Amino acid sequence: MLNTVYRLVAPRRFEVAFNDIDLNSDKVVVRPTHLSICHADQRYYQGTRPADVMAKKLPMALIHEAIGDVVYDATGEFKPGELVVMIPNTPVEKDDVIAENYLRSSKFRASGFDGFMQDNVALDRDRLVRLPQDIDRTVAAFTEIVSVSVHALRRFERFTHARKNVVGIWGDGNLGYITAVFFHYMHPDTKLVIFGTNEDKLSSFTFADETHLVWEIPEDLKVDHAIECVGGDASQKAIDQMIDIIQPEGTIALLGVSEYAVPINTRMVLEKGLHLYGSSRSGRADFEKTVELYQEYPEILGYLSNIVGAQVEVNSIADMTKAFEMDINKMMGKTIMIWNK
Ligand SMILES: NC(=O)C1=CN([C@@H]2O[C@H](COP(=O)(O)OP(=O)(O)OC[C@H]3O[C@@H](n4cnc5c(N)ncnc54)[C@H](OP(=O)(O)O)[C@@H]3O)[C@@H](O)[C@H]2O)C=CC1
Ligand SMILES: O=C(CO)[C@H](O)[C@H](O)COP(=O)(O)O
Ligand SMILES: [Zn+2]
Repeated sequence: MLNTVYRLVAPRRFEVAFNDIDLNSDKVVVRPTHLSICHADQRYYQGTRPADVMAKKLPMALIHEAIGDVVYDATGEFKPGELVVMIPNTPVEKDDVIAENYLRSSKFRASGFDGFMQDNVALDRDRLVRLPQDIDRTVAAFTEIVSVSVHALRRFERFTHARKNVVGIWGDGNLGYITAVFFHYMHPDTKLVIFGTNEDKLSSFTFADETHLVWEIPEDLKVDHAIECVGGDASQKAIDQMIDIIQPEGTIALLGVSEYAVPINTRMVLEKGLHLYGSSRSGRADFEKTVELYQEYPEILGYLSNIVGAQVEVNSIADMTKAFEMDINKMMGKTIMIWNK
């Protein structure tokens, strides 16, 4: 089947390309309906990654946060019209120790191979998880970043000691908000403190026990564990502050993406015996757990709807550009492309 792919060929320039989808293969064909823009997409769209990386990655369809309707499955396992979330991580091998999203051989959509900005996407069947037909699609569109938070919190369970009286999350943006919502449900008895830089954004964390502007933190406030959801140039200050505030033997989860190495106060990491661990992307099990939590706590979808930002009807390349440009200038929230392609 002839298929249209919308690839970024240079910063701020999308072009149409075509590929062929083999309907006799074992893959499932999905028509994307709702796509959500991530910081990672913007780094390519704006060309802010190093020139050699840009040259290696482009041309490439962007977007790794998307849902869609099944169009065709030769085996009949998936029925046309079923709503699914598409998993961008695509492993080529299995490992008993290393999770699929950490295997160096795994591919990741919109980071080395075509993302979901296509008329149709052909995926291996284990790269789909069914969603309830009545789910709010503008929220379900960013289930991938939600699965990243769920993945990080599952690692939090594995790597932290028993004392979880106070946990701090740094970052009052999308990832911080999503991680905080799920933390609140997964650890209702832990005091949850949010650290950010914007009063309005912090005010949306209504379920947190405390929120603080990072320049107004009470002297005596300590946390047992910390989760960093900042990234970029700002992450150094955030990590520094976490190391200062955390109790000895605490864990620090690093989720923010920084293009360049971030200096860390290793002397204090040693003195306090801290455990730092990275958490990136997610795998099938995290998506399944996310959909399970959506159904166990439906009110979570209500909280997540607070970060639905602009919804852009996309019927042309000009609309795609408009969505990305609006996303750059957004105050907060996730920009959703309603994909009418
Ligand atoms: N690990 C993974 O798999 C994933 C990682 N990410 C990464 O996570 C990072 C955050 O993503 P996202 O939430 O979408 O981005 P946002 O910009 O929405 O959130 C970052 C927030 O951190 C705030 N901030 C800045 N400095 C500090 C500070 N010192 N302490 C606390 N908060 C601070 C920013 O405020 P202000 O805007 O005022 O600067 C902003 O509100 C990005 O680097 C992104 O690439 C995203 C998805 C998945
Ligand atoms: O956003 C993310 C996952 O949701 C990751 O940060 C993103 O995939 C990193 O990719 P790249 O190395 O291409 O920046
Ligand atoms: Zn992302």
